[in-house]
Amino acid sequence: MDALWMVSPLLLVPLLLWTSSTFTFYFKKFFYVAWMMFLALLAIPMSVVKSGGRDIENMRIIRFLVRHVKYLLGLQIEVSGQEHLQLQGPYVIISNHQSSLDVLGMMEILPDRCTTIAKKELIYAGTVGLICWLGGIVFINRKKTSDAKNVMCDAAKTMLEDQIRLWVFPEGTRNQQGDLLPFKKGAFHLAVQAQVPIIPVVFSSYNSFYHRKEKQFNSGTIRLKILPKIETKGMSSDDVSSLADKSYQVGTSS
Ligand SMILES: CCCCCCCCCCCCCC(=O)SCCNC(=O)CCNC(=O)[C@H](O)C(C)(C)COP(=O)(O)OP(=O)(O)OC[C@H]1O[C@@H](n2cnc3c(N)ncnc32)[C@H](O)[C@@H]1OP(=O)(O)O
Ligand SMILES: CCCCCCCC/C=C\CCCCCCCC(=O)OC[C@@H](O)COP(=O)(O)O
Repeated sequence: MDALWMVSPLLLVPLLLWTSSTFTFYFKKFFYVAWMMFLALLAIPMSVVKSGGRDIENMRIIRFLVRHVKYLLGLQIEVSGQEHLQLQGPYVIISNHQSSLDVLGMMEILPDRCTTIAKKELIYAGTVGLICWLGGIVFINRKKTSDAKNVMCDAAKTMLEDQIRLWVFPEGTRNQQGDLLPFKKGAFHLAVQAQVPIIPVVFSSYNSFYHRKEKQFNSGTIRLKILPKIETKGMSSDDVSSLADKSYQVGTSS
């Protein structure tokens, strides 16, 4: 009996841990990374069997495997403006970039034959890096701007040759302040060089459920707003700055 009295408070420890929001914060973050690594591990052989190597069609496998992850983190995703993605042929999607959780919203609406531009360091992220490569993700070296620009110029040609859509985060880095950082120009050069429309997508702020400083990761809703296309037909490199400014205005007012 005495032993039972000793043990029962100990049993409370895991219970307290479960209810502690700090524990939940770290647990969800760890779980997210571990689960994505595991999903990537599943996606690698599936992609190799389906396509034999690096192929944009592998994004379908990634999209399929990632779509349930929101439920495991207690998140809901609400999408508006889905009709704006119903365009034939290639286009450039631009969106704000808050954290690695953006991948969940991205996979919720990712059109067929669409991949993304990412910093080259991501290729070293274990199984996730390998599946990004297999999914045709275009890697750029942000420290060597001229290399990055060349890679993006090549991507403009590939978009047309292979009928590919590209998702670019024009802020070029993550930003959780709920506003938009100044846009870099790569996404707009890309769209103008390929003469394809830009479709802006706005992710709602994660501040309603996620606070890094306060160590809070609660349940919540991510709202994705897909906006009408911005045409680039007939534009040249001289128009890129005004196109970037216009897209920035559209993003901040939505
Ligand atoms: C199951 C497991 C699932 C796994 C999950 C899978 C999903 C993974 C999701 C991963 C998500 C990962 C997400 C991520 O990793 S986000 C990070 C990586 N992505 C980006 O950085 C994209 C956006 N970056 C850019 O656009 C930058 O502009 C680059 C990098 C290109 C240069 O940046 P820079 O810092 O230098 O600044 P600048 O833009 O002011 O440009 C400077 C000058 O160059 C001119 N210029 C620029 N570009 C071009 C061009 N193309 N042709 C001709 N000229 C060009 C430009 O006009 C300007 O000149 P001027 O106008 O002042 O005279
Ligand atoms: C053995 C290596 C272990 C590495 C572990 C890290 C693996 C990450 C695993 C799962 C996360 C899920 C999807 C990853 C996609 C995240 C892409 C991302 O958000 O990259 C940051 C980049 O946009 C901007 O970077 P900076 O804010 O400029 O810096």
